[in-house]
Amino acid sequence: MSTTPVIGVLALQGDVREHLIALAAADAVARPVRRPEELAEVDGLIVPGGESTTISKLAVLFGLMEPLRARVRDGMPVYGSCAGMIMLADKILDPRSGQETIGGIDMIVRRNAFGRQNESFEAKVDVRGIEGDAVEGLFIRAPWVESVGAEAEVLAEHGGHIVAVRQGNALATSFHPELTGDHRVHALFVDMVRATRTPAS
Ligand SMILES: NC(=O)CC[C@H](N)C(=O)O
Repeated sequence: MSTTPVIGVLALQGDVREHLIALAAADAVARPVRRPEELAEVDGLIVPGGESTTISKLAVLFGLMEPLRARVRDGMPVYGSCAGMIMLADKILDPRSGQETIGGIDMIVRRNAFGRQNESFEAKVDVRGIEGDAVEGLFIRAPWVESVGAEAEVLAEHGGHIVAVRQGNALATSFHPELTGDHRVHALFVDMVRATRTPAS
């Protein structure tokens, strides 16, 4: 049995390539996922940053929204950064009309929450479960989490706002660890995939 998990990156829009590189650096086999057949073949999935309204529309158009929801419901490990965090929220506070999410984490997110004057910034973020130095968090028109349900665990806060959450096999961060060269969040996710993966036949 191979011990290297195969992890997909939802490749509809956003910074797909950076996540593929970070996953490879964290010892996973990484592949882009654009079709339901490709989704069926991965052990875990990353939903990248980008524009959540576009990712939502394209997921519906490509026939991926329902298969994504089904796999997340079945416990496939999934990690969303920034727009990906929005895609994993059960509820968006301020959705654009018609904007849908995959869901999976009982949380309410606010899009573009850190505000115009602070559209993009870096901050050190202590993430529960990641040893050593704080993670260098790169926030780009980032959401924050307004509130979480009882099942969701808050992993990090910045400026009094929740910026990283885990619920079961679903992980989400407001920031982009794929853009900083620090692969510890990806390593954490790869460990989650390793822990839940059923051996390939
Ligand atoms: N960097 C990002 O992913 C930005 C997210 C974007 N503001 C959205 O609403 O989807």
